[in-house]
Amino acid sequence: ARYFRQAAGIPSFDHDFMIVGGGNAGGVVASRLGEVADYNALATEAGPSDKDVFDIQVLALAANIWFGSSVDWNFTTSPQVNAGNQILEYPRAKIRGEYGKLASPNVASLSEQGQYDPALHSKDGKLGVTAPFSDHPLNDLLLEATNQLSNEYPFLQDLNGGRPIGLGAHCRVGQAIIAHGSRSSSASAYLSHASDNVHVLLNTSVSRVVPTAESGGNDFRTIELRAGSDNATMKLTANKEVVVSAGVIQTPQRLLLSGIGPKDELDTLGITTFVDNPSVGKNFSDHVTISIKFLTDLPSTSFDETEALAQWKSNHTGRFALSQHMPQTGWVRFPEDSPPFRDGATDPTAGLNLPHVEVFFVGISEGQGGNMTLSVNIVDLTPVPRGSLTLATESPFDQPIIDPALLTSPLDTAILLEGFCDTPAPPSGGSIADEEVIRYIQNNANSFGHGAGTCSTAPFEVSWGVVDPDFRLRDVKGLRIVDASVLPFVASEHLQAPVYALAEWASDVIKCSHSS
Ligand SMILES: Cc1cc2nc3c(=O)[nH]c(=O)nc-3n(C[C@H](O)[C@H](O)[C@H](O)COP(=O)(O)OP(=O)(O)OC[C@H]3O[C@@H](n4cnc5c(N)ncnc54)[C@H](O)[C@@H]3O)c2cc1C
Repeated sequence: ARYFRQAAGIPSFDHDFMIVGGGNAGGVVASRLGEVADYNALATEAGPSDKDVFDIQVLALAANIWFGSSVDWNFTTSPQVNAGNQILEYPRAKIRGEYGKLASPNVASLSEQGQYDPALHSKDGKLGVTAPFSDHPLNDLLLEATNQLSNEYPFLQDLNGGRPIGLGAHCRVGQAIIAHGSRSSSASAYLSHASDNVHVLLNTSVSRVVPTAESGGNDFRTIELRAGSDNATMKLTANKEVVVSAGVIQTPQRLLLSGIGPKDELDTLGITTFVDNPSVGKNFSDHVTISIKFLTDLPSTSFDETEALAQWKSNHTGRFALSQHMPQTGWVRFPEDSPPFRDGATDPTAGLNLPHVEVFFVGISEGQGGNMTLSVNIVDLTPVPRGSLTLATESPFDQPIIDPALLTSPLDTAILLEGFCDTPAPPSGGSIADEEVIRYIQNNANSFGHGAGTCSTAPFEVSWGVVDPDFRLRDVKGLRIVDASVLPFVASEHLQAPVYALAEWASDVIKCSHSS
């Protein structure tokens, strides 16, 4: 691909496709469309190149580029009324590529001997997937937990074997999107290898999509962006289509700013409605989590970070080639008669092979008395609530109102409580009353950063939903959406893999619809 830091540098704007956002999905779509030699594609990304941000390449430095940094949008939620009225940070990447580094189920796998098993998985994909290993005493202890608690936490050899339930308590099953010690992403694995008919315009934010002047009606192949040192407004029209891949927050925000959304909401802000679609910005679904810390009686395993960074710089190996996370995760399915379902609540999982909660070993740090502290996230993987995304103002520069509606269903609290009670590392000092745990959940619940659904796909034959199964925006011509916002609900896993899959699928659909 060819990169431009200013619109003025682009030789011509005669592009067949214009992609808004160069993140997880946008990077895939732009590079896949570029595989057709006859096409030109322009991807516009509000953030910088990942190559300009050292910390994004080093997995262990990931915390430096999250909320509060210049490559995060630094959004916050509206007060979460059922979660202690907290106003929560809602990190979103603002950079070519994306944040995530953990490969969720369905990405890759290794056999019991730590060898790649070709019978189960392909090895020809673009992304690098690695089983990061660190020789750590917790690895063996967690493996021992799968013996002692074999009902709740059977040993899970293969995260991608079709039934992700159990504890992968060894490096064999912890999979991360890492290639040769560096983060692998849609930027490094897709865009960087795209041919020169793909142009990537960095540091440039698209304000909205607008009707294409010469066509009239609901033809939305034109994007409006701010470019140049005076931030002047510029309009560019794609010959074939615009694909919006600005993510779960900005995609619905850009549609609403463009007059595509619920008319009553747009009227309130004085925005002219082009397409009255009540589903835009609704149906927001995200994993809800609580974080707990355990002080262990194991000595701290902290290491010399300066040395580790020097090693990474020299050959991309060592502790800085791993994320701060432990390589294990636990995926737990509760029995049918467990407390959350005793009063008749319907099981929210999509099938019997799916877990209700994830037990995510976030990391280890030095705690009291030089001993190791283990941080664990309990994640509700099938949240019932549906939140919303609405405009606060008509300005493209203001953040919208982000309401993931955490814990607005009692079932979510019950599932987190059950997950807490089932944790393989119970709190020391005796049991804690359920009421106390519930209070903790309600005051400390947080989003897990896996938002989806704000521009949900719906079948062709229904009148609700934002896009049809071919990713086309309803009642509009020339505009598709391809990103996490089109997932009808958040999947029971980390979201990168589903987003890569849908972006690959969408790229084929788009190519097919334009092939003669
Ligand atoms: C902190 C954090 C950690 C995560 N960790 C993991 C993980 O370990 N494993 C995992 O599987 N998933 C993880 N996820 C989830 C995963 O990263 C997201 O679900 C996924 O990246 C969503 O992809 P997307 O294409 O929808 O959006 P994004 O990847 O967010 O891409 C949207 C892009 O559009 C750009 N953009 C937005 N508005 C505009 C505009 N107006 N003009 C131009 N460009 C614009 C943004 O800057 C961004 O680059 C994590 C998410 C977060 C927030």
